Amino acid sequence: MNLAITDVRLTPILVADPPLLNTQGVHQPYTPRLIVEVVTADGVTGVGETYGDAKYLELARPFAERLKGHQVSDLNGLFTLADQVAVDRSRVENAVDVGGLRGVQTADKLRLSVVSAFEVACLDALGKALGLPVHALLGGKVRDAVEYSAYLFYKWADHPEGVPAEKDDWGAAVDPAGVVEQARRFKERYGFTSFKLKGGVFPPDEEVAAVRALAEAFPGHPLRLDPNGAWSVEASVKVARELRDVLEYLEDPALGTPAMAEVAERTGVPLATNMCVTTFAEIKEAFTKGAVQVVLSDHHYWGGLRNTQQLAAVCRTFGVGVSMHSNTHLGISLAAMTHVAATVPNLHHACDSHYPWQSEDVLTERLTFEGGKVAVSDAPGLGVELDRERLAVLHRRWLDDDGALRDRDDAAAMRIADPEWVTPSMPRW
Ligand SMILES: O=C([O-])C(=O)C[C@H](O)[C@@H](O)C(=O)[O-]
Ligand SMILES: [Mg+2]
Repeated sequence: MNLAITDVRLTPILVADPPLLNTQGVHQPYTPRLIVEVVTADGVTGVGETYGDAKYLELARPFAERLKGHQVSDLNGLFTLADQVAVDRSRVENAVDVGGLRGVQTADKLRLSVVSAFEVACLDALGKALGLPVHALLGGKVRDAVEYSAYLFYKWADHPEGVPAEKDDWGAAVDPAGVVEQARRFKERYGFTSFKLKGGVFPPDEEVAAVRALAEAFPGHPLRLDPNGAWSVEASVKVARELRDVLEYLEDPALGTPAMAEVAERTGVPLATNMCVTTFAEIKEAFTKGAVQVVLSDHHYWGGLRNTQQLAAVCRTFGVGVSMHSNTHLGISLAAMTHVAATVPNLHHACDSHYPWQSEDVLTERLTFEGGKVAVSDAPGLGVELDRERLAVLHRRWLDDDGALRDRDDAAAMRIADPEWVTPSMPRW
């Protein structure tokens, strides 16, 4: 068996995204992703996916060049190689990721976000070569299916008039009734039993009313609210107190570890994060101050599936919960998330996934949710197959774009509807 990498293919694509609202603005009609393929000397191909904005491509290209001859089994070596790739300082200085939605931006985090796609692709290739599923390469599954939650968004029915976009069939959701209706459809279509509402869009009172409406419509179901740090400590404390009887957890109500620690201390409501703890370096302060009770790992920016397992072990040591964050992603990443989630014993919360919002994919067969869960594949590798025609179509869209959509910019998308819109300063309320 020859596991040496002989070829690497990088395919940037643009995938359709509905007009989902968040505190920065609204999703653009198409969002960038990067599809990574590694091919071994024996002709086995492994696939991975990650964020596709220019700064990730800039790193992925020189990194891919260093991979020729690298063994797909040498996963640790990927990190050593990544350290040799220079990061353009202007990409990380004083920067926050996606206007702050994904926490700090550092050179290491940028590298990890790129390496993660290659780690997944190497695991996929290795699994196919050995006839083993990825979860087996990670030590074996402890569950046969992974539970996901419905990821509810305030949304418009359509992207602004005149903007080229794909139509979606979800309709608008801009008030409590719309949110409840969206949740019903999520439940009907996918069987989800827990619900997360992306907040930070309307004043906190309106979002409290939406969560209350969800609690009435779905009594006893776990509920979460995530304003992406848009609230002051006082606003966060007020919301936490008002919703304490129905929330499973409140996600990133306020920005930064000290503010989160104060909200946690004053309310006792569990706080989750994918913003104040997004790197290993941030763990110590946040855990010792009691700022977070659940860390939402995103295997892309934590540096892959094995780093996610390490994060889970650290969380277990400190009695902190762990679950998974998600951003616009396709089936390759959902498969990767499902494999690693299947191996984490201390995963006690349904994971986030944007996948239901993505009507397009690069797989021959979409992954499905049954009863809110994705079955853990026992097929070799990730258990997914790339649809080359679809990949080519979505790549063509990326090639044809004039650059306006190659970097995600939710504020720019909002300005099309509201020319006065500027990225709100935080805390917004
Ligand atoms: O849980 C989260 O904070 C996210 O998923 C961040 C994302 O960027 C989300 O807000 C989005 O895509 O609008
Ligand atoms: Mg979040």
